[in-house]
Amino acid sequence: MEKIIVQGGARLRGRVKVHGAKNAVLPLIAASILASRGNITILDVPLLEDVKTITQLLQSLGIFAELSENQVLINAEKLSTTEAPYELVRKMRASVTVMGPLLARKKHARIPLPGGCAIGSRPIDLHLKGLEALGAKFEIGHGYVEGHVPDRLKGARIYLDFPSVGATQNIMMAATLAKGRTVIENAACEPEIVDLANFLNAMGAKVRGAGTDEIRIDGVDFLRGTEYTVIPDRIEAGTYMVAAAITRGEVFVEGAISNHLTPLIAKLREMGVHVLEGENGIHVRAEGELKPVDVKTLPYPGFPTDMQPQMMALQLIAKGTSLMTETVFENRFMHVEEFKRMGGQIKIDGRTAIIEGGRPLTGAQVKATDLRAGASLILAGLAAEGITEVTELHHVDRGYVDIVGKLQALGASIERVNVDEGEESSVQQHSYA
Ligand SMILES: CC(=O)N[C@H]1[C@@H](OP(=O)(O)OP(=O)(O)OC[C@H]2O[C@@H](n3ccc(=O)[nH]c3=O)[C@H](O)[C@@H]2O)O[C@H](CO)[C@@H](O)[C@@H]1O
Ligand SMILES: C=C(OP(=O)(O)O)C(=O)O
Repeated sequence: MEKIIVQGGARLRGRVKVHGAKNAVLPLIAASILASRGNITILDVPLLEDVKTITQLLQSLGIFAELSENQVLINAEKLSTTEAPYELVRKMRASVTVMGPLLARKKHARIPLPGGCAIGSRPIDLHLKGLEALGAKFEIGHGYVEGHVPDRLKGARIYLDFPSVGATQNIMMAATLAKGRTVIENAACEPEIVDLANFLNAMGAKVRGAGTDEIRIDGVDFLRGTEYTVIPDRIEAGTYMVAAAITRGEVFVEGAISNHLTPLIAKLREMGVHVLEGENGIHVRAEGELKPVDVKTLPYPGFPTDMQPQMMALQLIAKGTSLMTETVFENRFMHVEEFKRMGGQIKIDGRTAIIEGGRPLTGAQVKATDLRAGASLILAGLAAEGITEVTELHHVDRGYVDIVGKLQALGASIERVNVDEGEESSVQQHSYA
């Protein structure tokens, strides 16, 4: 078993570069299924577990997909099947976004029901409702959802009861090859939606309005290969911004796009953190006491739910009472119990956590319950007295490339060890010395 060991106390200094966004590259790889002609090259791809999984998923469909360094090369001219394997879909919920492209391209798809995860049941009813509006028919049974298209998908006006990111992506992708115009109302507005629309248009699609709550897609007959660079990961960037603030350090987050992070920047400033937005990144500096702050997660452009656990770690060190309200997922407070093991004073009232911040955090053995919870425990460990050990690292590896190396480079006393192989941690030896 591997664990991350953190000795708290170091003030982070230096610069860290963020890479391509997990939540942008996954739909881009799924969308590649739509290209019946030519090669697709996607650049600045993060070598994350989820990226490896979705690449394997395309390979299992008979598509040529090769992940090397920070790029993926895909040729989807041939597909041998339209059924996704259970063992891959089980590992990654985002697999459901191959549904729309398969229905549009091959009029059939059979996908294992993605199931929920730590943060909620995560149903796909909005995906299916939207795809049905385009003419797909679904049957659910034996743990699978099977869709087929009797004729050709036809454009429709679709209203999403909730601005679901995944449902918006699945419907948008399917609509690119439908006959006529599709309008998605109450669409998700995330930067990852805009990135997907730009990618689809580079393949010859006609998508307009991405980034607003109304997206119009005029269907075309085929899509072709292209070369495309993914947008930087705003959640990875935000995680390192909080790392700088929680250690009272000074860090330049290279590649971060500040207008993708407006609510986080506003909240950090409200706490007294200095944030400088530059052309090539964001400079974060914190010193002295931080002020408590109330945060509510919302669909974009609101405060991102994927930054909720990391922000809660920062609220824990701000003297006074802070509130964190999670409105997007129904069960995204699993990290609270782990924070309590570190001395965090937190009470949960429905969808709101009441954080009594400012008491010293103490290092403890804690476990990641989802990928952002794992990151937040590492952040708390950076500010805690003593040693924190974080396990269940497969969660962290889904969303962060070399988080230990990047934090070490900023001066953190942190290591990743494999206890099964009896690896020793110099962090612990150093701290006990
Ligand atoms: C791979 C990826 O991009 N993941 C992101 C994506 O997840 P994902 O696309 O799964 O998130 P959604 O925006 O769809 O989910 C938001 C809420 O809508 C609900 N819902 C969703 C679909 C549906 O058919 N029915 C339904 O009820 C979900 O249960 C959840 O409560 O957006 C989330 C919200 O920004 C982020 O936290 C995830 O990091
Ligand atoms: C919830 C997240 O991702 P996923 O939807 O892949 O679980 C996340 O990136 O925080």
